[in-house]
Amino acid sequence: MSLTPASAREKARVLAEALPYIRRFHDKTIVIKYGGNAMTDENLKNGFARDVVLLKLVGMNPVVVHGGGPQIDELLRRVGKQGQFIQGMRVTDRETMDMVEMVLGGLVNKEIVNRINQHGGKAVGLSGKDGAFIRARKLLMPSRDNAEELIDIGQVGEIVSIDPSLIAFLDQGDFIPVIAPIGVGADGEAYNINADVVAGKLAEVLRAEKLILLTNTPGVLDKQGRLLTGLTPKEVDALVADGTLSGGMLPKISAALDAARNGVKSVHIIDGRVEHALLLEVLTDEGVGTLIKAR
Ligand SMILES: Nc1ncnc2c1ncn2[C@@H]1O[C@H](COP(=O)(O)OP(=O)(O)O)[C@@H](O)[C@H]1O
Ligand SMILES: CC(=O)N[C@@H](CCC(=O)OP(=O)(O)O)C(=O)O
Repeated sequence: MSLTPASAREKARVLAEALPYIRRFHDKTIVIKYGGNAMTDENLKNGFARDVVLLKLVGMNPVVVHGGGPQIDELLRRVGKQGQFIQGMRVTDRETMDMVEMVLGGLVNKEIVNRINQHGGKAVGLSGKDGAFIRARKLLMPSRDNAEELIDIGQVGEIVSIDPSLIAFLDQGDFIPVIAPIGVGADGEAYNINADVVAGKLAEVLRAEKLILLTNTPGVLDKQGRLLTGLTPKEVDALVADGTLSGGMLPKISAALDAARNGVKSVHIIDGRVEHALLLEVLTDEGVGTLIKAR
């Protein structure tokens, strides 16, 4: 296929525009949360894998944390169970936990690993049980109506600690870590952790330059459905209080805010259904999605 002079110039311009970003982010850690809702068609999944490989090849350290909520729901449906969420967290009984581990640690994790490898990367899949690098304990969730009341939602975990050494070790060997959001308790029991929470905490612990949360909306939307391009903690509080933010956006926004407050330099919620959303965010002047500010 031959390029017209104008489209050749446009391609060259885009490549040249990437140079300052490649320099700025060289050797920097970029944590990418790949939401289950952004894993839609083959084209997008391959595009994501290619983008991650490209970031690695130009000298950055991408670390992928994936979700898989819709994929877990699908398996639950097949066995006649119905997924239930409270404040964006899955109610996880023992049987559901087994399925969460099968889907996240098995199917979804290995599919992403395989795709990255097919595109020339060296991906390694992990869950928090590997090297016991994500330690967790049972989450008791404060009720939204009465903060004194704690809700038991089963095997859902909160993070106690993350050991960054395993990830650092993989980075140094030019591997791309791909992490399933499962934590391990003091007695070796598995905990289901929201993937946004794992990505946020990991970005903090790794002192990441960027945290990018890829989801299935253009970013955070206001009540009229318009994109909010930047949000301060105060603005987030107001959006939670008036009900503009709900469901899966609640753990996402709180993980994003925590990361921004705890030193992650830029935190973005972007649309993973847009082809090459990741490259647009990291390597171009294009503003995409919602930037979450520390103050
Ligand atoms: N104000 C809002 N702006 C955008 N999305 C919102 C908002 N409030 C709730 N949501 C919901 O949050 C969802 C994203 O969270 P989630 O389903 O957990 O996605 P992911 O699998 O990518 O983590 C959106 O699809 C949307 O339904
Ligand atoms: C406790 C909890 O809710 N865990 C999530 C983990 C997967 C996840 O976060 O997937 P997405 O990013 O695709 O939503 C769940 O069971 O669905």
